[in-house]
Amino acid sequence: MTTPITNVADLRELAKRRVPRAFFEYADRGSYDEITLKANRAAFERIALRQRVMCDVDNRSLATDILGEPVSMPLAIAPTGLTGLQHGAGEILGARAAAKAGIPFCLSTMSICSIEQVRAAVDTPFWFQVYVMRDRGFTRDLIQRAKAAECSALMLTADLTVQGQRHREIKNGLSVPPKITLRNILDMASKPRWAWSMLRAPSRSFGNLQGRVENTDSLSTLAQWIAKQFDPRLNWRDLEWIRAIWPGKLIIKGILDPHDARLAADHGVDAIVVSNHGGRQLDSAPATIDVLPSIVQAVGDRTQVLFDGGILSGQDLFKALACGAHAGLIGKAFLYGLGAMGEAGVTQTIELIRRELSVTMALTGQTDVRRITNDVIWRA
Ligand SMILES: Cc1cc2nc3c(=O)[nH]c(=O)nc-3n(C[C@H](O)[C@H](O)[C@H](O)COP(=O)(O)O)c2cc1C
Ligand SMILES: CCCCC(=O)C(=O)O
Repeated sequence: MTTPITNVADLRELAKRRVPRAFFEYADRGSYDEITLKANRAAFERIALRQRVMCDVDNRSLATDILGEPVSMPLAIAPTGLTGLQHGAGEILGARAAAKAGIPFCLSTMSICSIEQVRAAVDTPFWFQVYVMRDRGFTRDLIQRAKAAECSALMLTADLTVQGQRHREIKNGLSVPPKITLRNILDMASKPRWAWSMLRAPSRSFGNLQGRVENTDSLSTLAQWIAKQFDPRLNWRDLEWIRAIWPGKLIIKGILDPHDARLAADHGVDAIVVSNHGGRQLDSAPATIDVLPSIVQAVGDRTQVLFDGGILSGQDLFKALACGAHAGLIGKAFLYGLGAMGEAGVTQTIELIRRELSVTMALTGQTDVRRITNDVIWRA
């Protein structure tokens, strides 16, 4: 009998066995000394919760709304690049699992399956995350493609104009387009489930970037490619340009400072994502959960405050809600589920977090996810 999967850590272990090392480590690791990656987790672990008893918690409601749309719980799937290399068709499987669970899915600019492929395979609208490229015409096209695919929100990522170095990416030879070397072909050949999923996938290279990555003469590391393509001049004035192309819901992701949060609210964005990119960008940036309360205080209810960074359980999500987040996003937890078992693994991640959130609510005397306040945090 196999040991049952009881938490996201188990899915991570399974993914580690099933996904080729270069791709697993791309998902799993952080930038430089990984101080921020570790801080995201350590900060959650420092928060203690108040146990309450005798308060009739039989009926608990996890349902809420994000950007005005009903969701079954305050959770969304974060945009992650190269998702379709953790498991063939990863973006489609992720979007499907999210739709079935009643939560939003965000597709990355750097996805393997294209906007159109995900749109054709999934009925429920998804969000699209955009990176602003030096080539503004191409950026405009991306946004227009998202509009044509009826994406329900556009998420502008602000914290990766220049890439923070991830040592494992370089050591593993991760490249654009993905390159087959003798070492990784042996690794891939020893991962039969993964290889089978890739054979059947609709796309094996960056689906949104046709014409920009095919030329193998210009094969480069991810960081080199980003340095050539992403626009480091990105600034607040660009928001007006984006607004003119995209009239729908607009989210800005990568806010980590109350001052920037206020500016985002001043610019009328519908939501911000408090994020340090999962510890993959500025190393020594604070843990997101540590800065969340000051950001919530800075913007009040002028914009919806979403949160990511280190969420691996329903307890973590509960703590984020207690610190003032409207909802949380998962990057790595999603990818671990996907790498472990494809769509079923993503569903398992979501359902684990749902059950953990529900039990945590019960044990802290909470019955409505929309009414969780910082009162649930233990203060000695
Ligand atoms: C493998 C991987 C790829 C990512 N790619 C993107 C991306 O393409 N665009 C983006 O805005 N954020 C990207 N992120 C950041 C996530 O959206 C999110 O901010 C982060 O993963 C949250 O932290 P967590 O992984 O601890 O949940 C990526 C994260 C990971 C782990
Ligand atoms: C391929 C680089 C962009 C994807 C990304 O945002 C990340 O790896 O964190």
